[in-house]
Amino acid sequence: MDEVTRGARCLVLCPDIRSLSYDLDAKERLAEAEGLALAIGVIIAHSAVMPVRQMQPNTLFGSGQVENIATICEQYECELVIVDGALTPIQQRNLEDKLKRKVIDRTGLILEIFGERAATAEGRLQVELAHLDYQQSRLVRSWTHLERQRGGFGFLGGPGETQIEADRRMIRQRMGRLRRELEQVRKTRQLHRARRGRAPWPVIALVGYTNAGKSTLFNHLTGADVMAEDLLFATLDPTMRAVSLPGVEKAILSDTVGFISDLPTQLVAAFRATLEEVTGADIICHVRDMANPAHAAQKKQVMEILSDLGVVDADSGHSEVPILEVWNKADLLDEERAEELREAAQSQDAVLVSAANGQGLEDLEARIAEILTEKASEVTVTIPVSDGRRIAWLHAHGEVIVDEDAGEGEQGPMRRMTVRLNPKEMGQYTTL
Ligand SMILES: Nc1nc2c(ncn2[C@@H]2O[C@H](COP(=O)(O)OP(=O)(O)OP(=O)(O)O)[C@@H](O)[C@H]2O)c(=O)[nH]1
Ligand SMILES: [Mg+2]
Repeated sequence: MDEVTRGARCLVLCPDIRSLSYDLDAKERLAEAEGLALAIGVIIAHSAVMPVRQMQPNTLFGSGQVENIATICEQYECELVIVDGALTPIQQRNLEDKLKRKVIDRTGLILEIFGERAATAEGRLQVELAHLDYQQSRLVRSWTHLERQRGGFGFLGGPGETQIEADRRMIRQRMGRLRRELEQVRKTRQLHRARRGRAPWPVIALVGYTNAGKSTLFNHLTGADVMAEDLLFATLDPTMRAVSLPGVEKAILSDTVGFISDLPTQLVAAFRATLEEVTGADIICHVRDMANPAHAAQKKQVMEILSDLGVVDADSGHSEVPILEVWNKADLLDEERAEELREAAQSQDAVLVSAANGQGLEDLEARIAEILTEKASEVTVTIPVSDGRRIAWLHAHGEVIVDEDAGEGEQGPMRRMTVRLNPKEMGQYTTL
């Protein structure tokens, strides 16, 4: 796919297809699409919702609408048309032909953004792989499209076909190479994670819909300076920093890629690995933009992705990892609504905060600390080597951080062990 030109004037269209059901209403979807467009640095010359009564296989929109779109493009001098939905390769090509402008769909747009943002080696590999996957499907299908045309002209099996075959082969080879490279990067990362896993520091993962305020919160809590912007997908690669909380000397805070509805399938697969960090966390802070009218639908999306990742059970809604909801952007709410939410938060696993002005953050830190310490704490015990039962029990039930020789005691050679146990295990240990 060619690069989208920064600074290009574009028309953003949000098809509202009657036969589909949407979580967000058309206006909200259009606003999100505009956000995505801004995230690749184009100029939005005009935007509109396009009701589609019946999807047209060749152009998605009806012919009258396509003419209408062409007029709008002229009027607002648009060079690019962004369609916030999925276009088949044929629809994309036909629209480009008819409008005489470049047309991209939602997946293409998100891939462009990810391509620009990915900073780590792994992120870049993942994005390129996703891109090729997308491109490959376009090639395969446009091949049938071309062939039909060629059939019409009687050029069956002409040079075009060989060219496309060659392109496909090249893409396949490149994808194979990328997969191998990714595998290598992942192995290295797993190694790092295993090493970190042995460290006693609990991991706090920030997750949430894109633009919810994860990075702003991250910066506030860590004093770091991660890019936090009013841009969708400002953060792509996970970032980690140490923080200290009341009663928790040190924890690792991890900022992650934001979620979005209809994440292209190619990217769901690609980013799975990055998001897997979340599954290893001790606590998940689900950051929510409570000032966004679509916050409930956004939460639904996030929970779906967490259940795809295996963190949350799809049926029961039960989570392996404790989830604390961070109700953000309190400063944007009117006093009455803020009060209402503050009260509601008390009876739920939620805290109302403003990452922007710091309101509620102390509360948040205390709640995180409470959950972490409730979950597991470190104990150091000295045990005679002869007491194999206790030593084995600790290895089987706790996370052993230190296991070292402690010299001679009254009962012979001793071992000193530092182990993380949750309160229940702690209780079991004392009754051994
Ligand atoms: N008014 C207000 N704005 C906030 C608050 N928290 C974040 N923002 C703004 O919301 C926008 C998005 O914030 P980010 O921290 O970049 O959001 P994010 O969740 O990291 O977004 P992605 O990295 O795109 O997933 C920025 O313009 C922030 O300044 C808040 O509590 N109040
Ligand atoms: Mg961010």
